[in-house]
Amino acid sequence: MTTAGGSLASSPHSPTETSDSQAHPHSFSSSFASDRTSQLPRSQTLLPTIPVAAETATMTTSPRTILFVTGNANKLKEVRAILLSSTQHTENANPAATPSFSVESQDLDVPEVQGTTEEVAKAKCKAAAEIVGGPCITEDTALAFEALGGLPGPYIKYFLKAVGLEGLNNMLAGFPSKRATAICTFAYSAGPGTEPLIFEGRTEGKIVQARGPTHFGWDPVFEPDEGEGKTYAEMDGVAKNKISHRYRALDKLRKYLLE
Ligand SMILES: O=c1nc[nH]c2c1ncn2[C@H]1C[C@H](O)[C@@H](COP(=O)(O)OP(=O)(O)OP(=O)(O)O)O1
Ligand SMILES: [Mg+2]
Repeated sequence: MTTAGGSLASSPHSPTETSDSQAHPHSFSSSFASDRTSQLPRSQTLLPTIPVAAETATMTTSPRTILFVTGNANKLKEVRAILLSSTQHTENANPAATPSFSVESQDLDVPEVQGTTEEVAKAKCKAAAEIVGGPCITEDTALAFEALGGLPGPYIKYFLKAVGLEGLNNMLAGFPSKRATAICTFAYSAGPGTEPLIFEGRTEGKIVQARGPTHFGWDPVFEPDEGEGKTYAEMDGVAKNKISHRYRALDKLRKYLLE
């Protein structure tokens, strides 16, 4: 399965994608591009480099740069917030001694194959590493309905586009179970030709009628068990990032990169 181009400049008929791009105005400057990204075709949309915990960088070794290949501005925003808060709340009491990251991102139209969430994530990361010619991370988000044996799973983006938030509810109308699992899979490739490593995070919940702002994907219809009755969309960003599938996956990736 192939994405229909960069999500940040996607069709106005897609509320999900349109609101994603609203979260990230089209004001990206090529000055944000690294040496590596500036060598890539000009048609590729560049997202700004986001320094994480830059204030600690001067006291330690220079920050490690992670290239995050994604077309989704909301993912990038959450990754930045989670990494920043993990740095602030690290078990290490001395912030100056805390290793820091800088996250750089690039929107590439990477082929997304069919398969399990893990197969899809690995293939996407492999392809991205070939294109960028170096290390990178990618992220895949799946929403697995218990009643449907795990579907839509990694195909949630296409289901959401096709049937909308109400349609996701209607798909479960004939089933007693509304249970769903949000799954985030980060894949890290050390470079072209290397097998990507997988870091997965899961959050359990159920599918409900849409409640809350419609900024980000299926947030309004997913009520996590740990959300005190709120949907992801009704929770503030800090609360979501404490229990989210993305937080859990990124926590594993962060620990691996700091090893
Ligand atoms: O926390 C989330 N809360 C609500 N919705 C979410 C979340 N995270 C991803 N989503 C949506 C975006 C897309 O409709 C689908 C995942 O598809 P997925 O291919 O992983 O994302 P994408 O194509 O937008 O970005 P990328 O360029 O990183 O592949 O679920
Ligand atoms: Mg995608």
